[in-house]
Amino acid sequence: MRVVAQGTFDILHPGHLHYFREGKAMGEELHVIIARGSNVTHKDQPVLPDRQRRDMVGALEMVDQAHLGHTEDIFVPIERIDPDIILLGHDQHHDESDIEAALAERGIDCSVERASRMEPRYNGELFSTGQIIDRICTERC
Ligand SMILES: Cc1cc2nc3c(=O)[nH]c(=O)nc-3n(C[C@H](O)[C@H](O)[C@H](O)COP(=O)(O)O)c2cc1C
Ligand SMILES: Nc1ncnc2c1ncn2[C@@H]1O[C@H](COP(=O)(O)OP(=O)(O)OP(=O)(O)O)[C@@H](O)[C@H]1O
Repeated sequence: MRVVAQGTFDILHPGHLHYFREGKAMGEELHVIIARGSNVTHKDQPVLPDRQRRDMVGALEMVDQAHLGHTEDIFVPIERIDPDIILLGHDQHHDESDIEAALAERGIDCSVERASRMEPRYNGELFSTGQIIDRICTERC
């Protein structure tokens, strides 16, 4: 089974590791698609360049391959990877049924599932790139 996870992954944190571990446990191969900075429009643009984010995710032991996302069509990397499961992040804005419909239209046989959320375990632990950046600005700038 080949599983795909996707996201921005600007500054890595334990929530990302939880998402990747869950994806890897669902199959044998975990592929991660790194969103292009130009496509991150629903929140602040990533601080780090696309390739740096790809290289950091690709170095993790549970990730078999990290791929730069396509700039225009998010289904191009999916067609190339040909996964059995697309694992959406717990808070990703994408709708399961919209993705399933787009996959069916393209003849891609793949299920869409939703990952669980990991809660912070101790005081001060942060599971959000945006919140890490905010803390840096508050405490260091
Ligand atoms: C199945 C799937 C494939 C995706 N492929 C790409 C892609 O090729 N290029 C890209 O820039 N974003 C892609 N995305 C979108 C991002 O991964 C992501 O949802 C968004 O841009 C970043 O915000 P988020 O990490 O808060 O979800 C894909 C999303 C999904 C669900
Ligand atoms: N605490 C968490 N538990 C499980 N998955 C998480 C957690 N935090 C983030 N993820 C998942 O990691 C993926 C990538 O997250 P992304 O880098 O886009 O944003 P983020 O880390 O949530 O930060 P921000 O708050 O800035 O959006 C998303 O699919 C998200 O659901």
